[in-house]
Amino acid sequence: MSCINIAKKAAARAAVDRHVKSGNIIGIGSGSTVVFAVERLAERVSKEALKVKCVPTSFQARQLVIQHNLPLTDLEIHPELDICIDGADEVDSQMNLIKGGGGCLLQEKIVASCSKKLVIIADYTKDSQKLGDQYKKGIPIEVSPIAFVPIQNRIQKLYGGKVELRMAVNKAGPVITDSGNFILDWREFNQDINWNEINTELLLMPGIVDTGLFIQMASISYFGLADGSFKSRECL
Ligand SMILES: O=C(CO)[C@H](O)[C@H](O)COP(=O)(O)O
Repeated sequence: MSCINIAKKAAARAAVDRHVKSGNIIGIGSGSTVVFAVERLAERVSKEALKVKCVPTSFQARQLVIQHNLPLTDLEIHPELDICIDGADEVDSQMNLIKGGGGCLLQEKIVASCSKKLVIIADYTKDSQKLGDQYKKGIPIEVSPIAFVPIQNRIQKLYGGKVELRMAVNKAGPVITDSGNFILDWREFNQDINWNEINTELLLMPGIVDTGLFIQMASISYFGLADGSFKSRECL
């Protein structure tokens, strides 16, 4: 296993072992690190006869839950969750996050906002001082397809940087999210941005459905290290 995967697995196992209890309704995030969390959850459910129900945050998460024979539910049946376990593209010293590298930011943010606790699992490369220090692919912004050009122009004019439409691999055209929207990736922005203010301003622009900025939402982050150990950071 690569160092990165060893780290992802360590973070995922720590989160599942420390935070999941029988009876929990659990939000299942998206991405490659979450795969290790679902594997560990399935292991605990089978060994300890834990009773849990899972709310997926994406098509990928739903498939993972089904493949591991974990009980599936949704926000209609369980609008309040005990915990959500999810990955991140970057976590800053204040526990603000960039998410949406996998394009699932909207459903991830909805499920996280319904959870008493958002537990982040990530490898050591995601740990940063300031948002934008580590993750060079930019801030993902989910937009209504008809609005992508006006939004691109507006963000570049107001805040600078480059805003690009995320294109699909192996398909001629843009990435379409699980909710039928497009993703813009905003890069090369000024690093001294007040992310809370910018996020609020972006969310007021008609056409922006949500942003990959998760400001003060996470309760604790686990960062897996290359030797299989982990460190954690809690929200103060
Ligand atoms: O936000 C996400 C998907 O929208 C993922 O959680 C994020 O991209 C991290 O992914 P990975 O665990 O593969 O590094």
